[in-house]
Amino acid sequence: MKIFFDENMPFAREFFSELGGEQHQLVPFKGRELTAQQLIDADVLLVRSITKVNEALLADAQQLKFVGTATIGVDHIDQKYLAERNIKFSSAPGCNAISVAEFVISSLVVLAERYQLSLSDKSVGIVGAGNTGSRLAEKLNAIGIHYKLCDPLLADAGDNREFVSLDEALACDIVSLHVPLTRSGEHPTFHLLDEAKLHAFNEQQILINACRGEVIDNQALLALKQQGHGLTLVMDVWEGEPNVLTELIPFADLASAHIAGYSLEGKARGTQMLYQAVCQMLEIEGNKQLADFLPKPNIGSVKLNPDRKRNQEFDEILLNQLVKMVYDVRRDDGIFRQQLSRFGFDHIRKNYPVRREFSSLAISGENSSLNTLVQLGFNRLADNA
Ligand SMILES: NC(=O)C1=CN([C@@H]2O[C@H](COP(=O)(O)OP(=O)(O)OC[C@H]3O[C@@H](n4cnc5c(N)ncnc54)[C@H](O)[C@@H]3O)[C@@H](O)[C@H]2O)C=CC1
Ligand SMILES: O=C(O)C(=O)[C@H](O)COP(=O)(O)O
Repeated sequence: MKIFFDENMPFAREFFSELGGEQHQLVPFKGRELTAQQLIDADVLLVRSITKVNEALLADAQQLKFVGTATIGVDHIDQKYLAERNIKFSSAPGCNAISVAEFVISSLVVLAERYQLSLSDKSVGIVGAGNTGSRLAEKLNAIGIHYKLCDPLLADAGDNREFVSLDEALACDIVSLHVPLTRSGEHPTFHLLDEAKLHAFNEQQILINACRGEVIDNQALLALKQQGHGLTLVMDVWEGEPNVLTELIPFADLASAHIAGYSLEGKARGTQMLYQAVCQMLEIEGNKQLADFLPKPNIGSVKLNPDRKRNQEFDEILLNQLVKMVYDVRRDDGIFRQQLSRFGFDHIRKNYPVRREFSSLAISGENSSLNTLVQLGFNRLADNA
């Protein structure tokens, strides 16, 4: 088989070079440069979000049996066309949900420190309560931050969690967007935050977009900020990537190059999920595990000292220290501001430094915050380790 894979897909060679005892030809490609001509003899195509998979790309790929995207979002795939051609399709739902949730937690920790906010008295409106929204809700719950969920589709489908209207979610102190990009249906998300919705934000609110740039009307957001509105912005995704509205960047408190989902674990899980899907298509057993390939983190474990006061409230300073030890979002903000004009959006993403998830750090010690930190996602160091 000839397997084409995006060069920005970690562990693709480890997972795909040998399947069911057979060697396969692996062809890496650059996500934005793939042509229909290259795919003439492709059997399997594995993409990331920057490759538009449609009739124009696949018309000549007559032996193509499988298309996979190692991403959560599927707005770059013409699934109807794939179904018409009887080409199997698989995405990687949930692969980087923890990574996105940890991006949001790191952003909140950094903003709390920068503006001397106490997170425990803030409310978070989570718009979109699927994989990423739910992981974020779990983490907020762990550290005692109140949240409200807005997801009319899940509410209609009978999900028994409590849901609020979009306006109620948008009225929370912090608003975090976790919807797919959709342009049709009953609840389209293209420009969900349009000029009117943006004007309804007050000066103290924080708005986080780590889903798709087009969910916010970026021109309207720029106009609002140019009028001097104090809304605090965390922008990981931008309308029209890779060509972002650069005038908006100085108005963002934290700005990054669509990397919220780029933990090593998150990206690698995407590859692993496609490996499982290809094995299923070939009716062979997929027994390679991610744990076989993931490297050890730089810092493996930390021992917490006993806290001075017993039964105190959850320690926000300790949270700040541990979260930033594993992932400090200011690193990505710095890279974005320094490198965007020199190297471009895609270069930053392609050369993303290794980032690990909270679970890569094992913690121990007689500290009253230990259980909360474990619920947040840190690993508990086994007693005999
Ligand atoms: N910045 C990044 O690196 C990443 C961005 N994403 C983006 O985040 C999106 C969400 O990811 P997941 O949570 O994993 O997807 P998901 O499909 O598990 O959940 C999305 C949820 O949004 C809900 N939804 C759809 N339209 C809505 C609307 N108008 N209002 C409120 N809720 C609505 C859906 O019912 C669904 O429950 C992805 O589609 C992708 O575009 C995902 C991963 C990484
Ligand atoms: O999974 C998604 O959806 C995302 O937004 C990914 O983080 C996109 O990463 P790339 O496929 O653009 O590398």
